[in-house]
Amino acid sequence: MPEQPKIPRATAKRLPIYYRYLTFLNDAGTQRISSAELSDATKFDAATIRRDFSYFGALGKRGYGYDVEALLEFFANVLDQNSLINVALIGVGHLGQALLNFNFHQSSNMRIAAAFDVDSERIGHVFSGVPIYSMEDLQEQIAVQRINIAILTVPQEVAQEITDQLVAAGVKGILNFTPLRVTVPTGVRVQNVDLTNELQTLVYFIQNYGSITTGN
Ligand SMILES: NC(=O)c1ccc[n+]([C@@H]2O[C@H](COP(=O)([O-])OP(=O)(O)OC[C@H]3O[C@@H](n4cnc5c(N)ncnc54)[C@H](O)[C@@H]3O)[C@@H](O)[C@H]2O)c1
Repeated sequence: MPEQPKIPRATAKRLPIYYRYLTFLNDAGTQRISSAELSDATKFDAATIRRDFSYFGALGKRGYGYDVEALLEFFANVLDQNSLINVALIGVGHLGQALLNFNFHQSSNMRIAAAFDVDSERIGHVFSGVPIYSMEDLQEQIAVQRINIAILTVPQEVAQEITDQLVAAGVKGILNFTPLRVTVPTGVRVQNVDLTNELQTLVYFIQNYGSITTGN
């Protein structure tokens, strides 16, 4: 990983969106873009975009805009897009299977390399190209496959126990789909995903502001 400046969390969340759009522009042969055009496409306001980019130094030139290829290469390095990142998934139930089906690899440099469950009916099978291991193999597989990140799709009751096992195995980031707010030691990051929350936020904005975009 290249040396990276410290950036606000909100900026970090926008980086993959910039990256995806720049890839699209580059594939279409576009050579340069202004922050206003980027703003049109991403729905983040131009000032936000300029501020985000400024965290990484002066990437654009006044009156010229941004060089798409240079910007793309820059973000690819920042996001470490040039290396494949192996992710583990714990809990191959309804949600877990949907995520395995989704196959992140087609649209990014991440892939679910190993899935884990306690259900003997599932262990030993390959689902959407991903092998399902027993929880007893967790420690070993995470080490062998150099996995740093895990997706948690187990029942809430076992979420903390599994989190502790993941941390003990060396996992540094957890994408937590369970409703439990799990506790982790410093140095481990948890990102919670709650579709009900997202939907409620959307309903709130629609009810209070009509169709105005929230800008994320
Ligand atoms: N964040 C969201 O928006 C959202 C949406 C749907 C579900 N969820 C949550 O995701 C989780 C999974 O939901 P689901 O509908 O897929 O449930 P599910 O019951 O279909 O699947 C759970 C899976 O976890 C496995 N499991 C149980 N105990 C385990 C353990 N100790 N170690 C490893 N695997 C274990 C089960 O065998 C099963 O395959 C739940 O916590 C649910 O609340 C969140």
